[in-house]
Amino acid sequence: MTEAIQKSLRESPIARWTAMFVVSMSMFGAYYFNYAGSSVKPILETALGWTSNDIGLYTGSYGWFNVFFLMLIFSGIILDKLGIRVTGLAATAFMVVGTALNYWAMTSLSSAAMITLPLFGYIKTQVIISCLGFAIFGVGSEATGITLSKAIVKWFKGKEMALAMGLQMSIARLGTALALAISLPLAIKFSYSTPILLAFILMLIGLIAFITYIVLDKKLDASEKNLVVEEEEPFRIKDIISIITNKAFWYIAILCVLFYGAVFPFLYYAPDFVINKYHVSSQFAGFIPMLLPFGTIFLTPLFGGIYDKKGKGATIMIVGAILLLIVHSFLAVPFLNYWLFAAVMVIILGIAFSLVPSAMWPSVPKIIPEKKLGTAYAVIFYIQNIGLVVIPMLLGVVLTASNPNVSPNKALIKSSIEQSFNKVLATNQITYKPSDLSDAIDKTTENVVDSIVQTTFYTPAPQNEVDTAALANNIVTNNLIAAKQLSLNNGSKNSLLAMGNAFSKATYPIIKNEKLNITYNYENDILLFVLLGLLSVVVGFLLKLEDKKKGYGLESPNMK
Ligand SMILES: C[C@H](NC(=O)[C@@H](N)CCCCN)C(=O)O
Repeated sequence: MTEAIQKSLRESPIARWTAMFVVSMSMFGAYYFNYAGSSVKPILETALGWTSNDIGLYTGSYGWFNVFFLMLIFSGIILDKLGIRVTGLAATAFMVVGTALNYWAMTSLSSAAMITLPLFGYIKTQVIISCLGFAIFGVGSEATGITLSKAIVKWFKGKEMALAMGLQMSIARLGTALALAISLPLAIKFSYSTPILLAFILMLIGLIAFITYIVLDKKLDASEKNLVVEEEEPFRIKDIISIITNKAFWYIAILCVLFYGAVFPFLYYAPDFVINKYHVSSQFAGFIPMLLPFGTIFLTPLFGGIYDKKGKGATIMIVGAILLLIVHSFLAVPFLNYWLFAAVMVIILGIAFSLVPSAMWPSVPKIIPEKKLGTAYAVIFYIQNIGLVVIPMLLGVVLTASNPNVSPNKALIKSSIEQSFNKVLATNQITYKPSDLSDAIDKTTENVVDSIVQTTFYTPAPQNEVDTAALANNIVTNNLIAAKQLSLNNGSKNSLLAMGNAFSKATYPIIKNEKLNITYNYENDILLFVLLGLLSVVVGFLLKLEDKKKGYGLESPNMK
């Protein structure tokens, strides 16, 4: 037998780095699509008449199947049972199908068609089908994420594992950066659907890249056929028990949800936060949070490389958590309100957001055996996904409760919408059921109020009653035009609601021009982030203690 046949393909740096690069391509597209939709929010509002509620529902639909139907957990079990190739192929195919469905819904379905569904009530067909597409994409995206982690462990164990995971995260975050940088310009220059079409093309590239990876993976297995490798028992369902009874595993899962919960939702609120607290103009508000993903592209592999060579995985996570705590604590100080300070804090947050992931994900294989890794990563992602649903909701509740005086004047808006409806119905001599009319007015009021709240994130100015009254007047005038354009000819509930939709759609440009100010005080939300940071530090120390007790080797280098 020749030397070449006896050597595992893992021993060839070219082979393993090629495998890492190829397999990461699918995550590039996934992270692009993850952020492309929310970046084109203003275009979806004006082109399709989606309300902020519609967009919120759409963004959140990413986790529907993963969280509520436990698809993420099933993906992890399938990964451990059927292996990287089958799971990765299915996962990348799910991303293609989900993105295609999303694109089709946005381009081929009428934005006026409505449907009544249990749980959702009366909703645009286009929105619900887009959500379905995005939820299918979400299943594929999270399953691809765990498959990639397991693939990297397979190729890089005992070698540059953290560097490889760091580079894989960098490639993924380049996708985020691409979405932040080009989605909106693309949508403005071509069409609202162009960024989604690009996402579809990237998904196809990801699928082809994964098929290429399968060839490499088969070659790796063939190269190890004649080697004496430690045979592991196959994965059994009861292995889940040994994962969830492992204390160190729970510390990592809890650190993950606390830490990511203090970063991703913060990024969502950051543009409005810097406008309100640091008096940054709305034009530039997006630039400060954008510093974060860009910084992580370079730093995550750098810290991963340090972990590989020097070890100190638990310490790296603790340092990252301490930086997170420091950043949020300084952001909470009321008198530190100069924009440059906010920019520096976001850069430091970027360092924290490179430190923790660079050590967290490569630490899991030190605690959990390889055959159970798919399930282990899936449970961690699952808990993280729940946190990413719950924490923003909590932040919204805290924000509303802390700012009781800044809500738009709902009563005034409702009465102007009532006037609009009545004028249109009387002018066109339309008969209707009073309860249908009142439902349609309530729903429209909700949509308009919500779009005011969301839109003012980007258009601050002094807020007062006069502004709201001016807005209300504009709503009446413009909505009459919008309603007439609909050529209403009956008073069915659906047509009343459709008229309401036209009303809320017509309000976006008005709200944008009115420059209403709803100045939010974010202090309590930032305190919530401080709490998450503090708990992250505590959990980091508990993990380090547990590692010392059980000897997992989190503080030892990964490279033998
Ligand atoms: C590696 C890690 N990935 C995750 O946390 C995934 N659950 C995907 C999250 C996607 C967020 N929009 C990471 O990105 O650090």
